[in-house]
This record gives sequence, C-alpha cells and structure tokens, in this order.
Amino acid sequence: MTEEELRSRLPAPIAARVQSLKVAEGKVTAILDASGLDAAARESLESATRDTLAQAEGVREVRVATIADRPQRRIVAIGSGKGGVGKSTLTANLAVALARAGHKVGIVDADIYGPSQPRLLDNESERPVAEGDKLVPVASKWGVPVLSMGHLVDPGRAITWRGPMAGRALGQLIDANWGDTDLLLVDLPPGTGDVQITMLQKFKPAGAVIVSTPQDLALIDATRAMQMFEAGGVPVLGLVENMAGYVCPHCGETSDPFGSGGAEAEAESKGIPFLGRIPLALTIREASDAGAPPAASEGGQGDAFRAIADRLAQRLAEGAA
Ligand SMILES: Nc1ncnc2c1ncn2[C@@H]1O[C@H](COP(=O)(O)OP(=O)(O)OP(=O)(O)O)[C@@H](O)[C@H]1O
Repeated sequence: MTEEELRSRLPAPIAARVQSLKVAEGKVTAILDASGLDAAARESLESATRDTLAQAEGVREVRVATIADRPQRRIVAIGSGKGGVGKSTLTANLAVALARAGHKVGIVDADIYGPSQPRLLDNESERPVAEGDKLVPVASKWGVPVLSMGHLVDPGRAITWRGPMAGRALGQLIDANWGDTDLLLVDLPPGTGDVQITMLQKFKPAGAVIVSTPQDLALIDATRAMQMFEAGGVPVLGLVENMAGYVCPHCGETSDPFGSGGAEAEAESKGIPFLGRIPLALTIREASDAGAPPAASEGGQGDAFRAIADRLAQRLAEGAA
C-alpha cells in the first residue's frame, strides 16, 4: 500500500492530524499532531490510528508518535543490566559534555532506591521547590539541572516503596517544570524491573543507551536490558563499555582486569552502534566522589566522555531517536 492509500483509510478527524506518514517494507511510521488533546484523548488517537493502519494489507508493524504544542523534549534512558557498572557516572558526564557543547540537557535520577546524581553533580544540599503542582529542577554548577529522589529524601534513609509508588515518584521527576530543556537523560536503576517498565510504558523514551563492563556476565545482563527496550519499542542508540582497561596511575601502563572489547563485539553482533569506551581510572572515581565530573574539565578522562557524548548527539541528529 502506498502512503496515500494508507492516509485515505484514516477517518477524517485523524487524517487532519497527520503530520507525516511513511511506509517502508511493511513498517508504517505515523506522526500525529496532538495539540489541545489531554492524555486520554491522545492515547485514543494513537490507538485508533494504530488499529486502522495495522489492518491494511501488507502492514507488519505500525509506529505512532504524537507531537503537541508544548516544546518537544526527548527522553534518553541510560540503562544497564546490572548494578555498579558506572551508569550514573556516565549519565552525569554525558550530560555535562552535552551541555558544554550547547545542548539544553537535564538529568532525571530514576535510580530512586540508590540515587547518586546529587553527589556526582555536587548539589546534595539543594532542595527542589514546587511551582503549582510541578517540581522545579535543581541547578548544578555544571550547567545541568537535575531532579533526583536524593533531593527529596534525607541522605542515607532507605526507600522501601513498592513498584507503583516508585512509578509515581518517577512521574513527578520527569513531568516537572523543565523549562527549555530539550533533552532529558534518565539514569535508570540497574536491571529490568518495575521502574524501568513504567518508564517505557508511560514516558516512551526516544532512545536508550546501555552501559556495560567488558565481562561476559555483565554483557549477558546488558543484552537483557537491550531486549527490554526493544520489546518496548525504544530504539537502543548504542552501547558503552565502561571500566575497559586499567590505566596504572604510577607507570601509565594499561592492563585489562575485566577484559576489553567485549561490549564492542556484542554491539556488533546485535547490529547496535558502539558509542565508545571509558577506561577504569582512579581519577574518574576520585573526581566523581568529589562532585567534579571529569567531562567538565579539558583533557584527561573527560575526552573519553566527550567522544561518547558527540556520538550520541550525532545519533540523535541523524534521527535515530
Ligand atoms: N571508569 C571508571 N573508572 C573508575 N571508577 C569508576 C568508573 N566508572 C564508575 N566508577 C566508580 O564505580 C562506582 C559505581 O559507579 P556508578 O555509581 O556510576 O555505577 P551505577 O551503574 O550507576 O551503579 P548503581 O548500581 O548504583 O546504579 C562509583 O564509585 C564510581 O565512581
């Protein structure tokens, strides 16, 4: 079926909202203008479009996206299969590098059970204020506004919420008063649990970046995370290998305690772009603990983060998300 034929199948009120409709090899992508609609009306517009187009001959897959009159804000989720692989460190440094390159970027720390962005960005003592029923993100000295559960609860107090509450908390952080921020990096909790699924279903990230260390076991978990995003219709923008190659602070020699290159090979085998690798370096841990992201200063390990941020920006500009 041609694009014109597909368009003509849509009822007039839906057809009037079609901004673009493309079909390639049985995959239809429709972009609709949802201006003036509330969330429920937007969802029924989306599902009616999807249902109608899916019935057309030769259509295997239908993707529907809506744009509204509020500023377009893209969400990119940073995920990992397991904990401790450096997802939060990467998120903070990517955001700082992107902000330095002129992007309007903010961070949502969705790791609500173990928030670390306030420490990484050195604004732990700040508290967000509410404007109306929305939170106003907390500024950081690195030019990146952030909202984190770490800003809302006392440090060290364990959060013992069940899934639905955690999902609601995440909603408040994402649906905050982000002003002209047009890119939100969401630091997800590790793994593929409730919070991640809520995130996919409710907030439809434009894309995801997966972080892994080079070991086989970490990569198996990373593959699971990739599958979760793909099943949720979220394109994986790329894979990052962290803690690849240890640079000895004394002699400068590089060794590979966790192996090296595994993530790149894994990305290649899955047809996913490899965005780059960050070495295991004492200076990264020390700077991160001190709230001074390496990407904020010239040279050193900041270059590795900047190179990944550039590749991510390029992927976004190419329309990969
Ligand atoms: N490339 C690196 N070199 C040295 N230390 C690193 C590197 N990346 C991360 N770290 C350190 O490893 C620890 C875990 O990093 P981080 O908190 O970013 O991981 P995470 O995947 O977000 O963990 P969590 O499971 O808590 O969400 C931190 O102490 C951090 O400073």
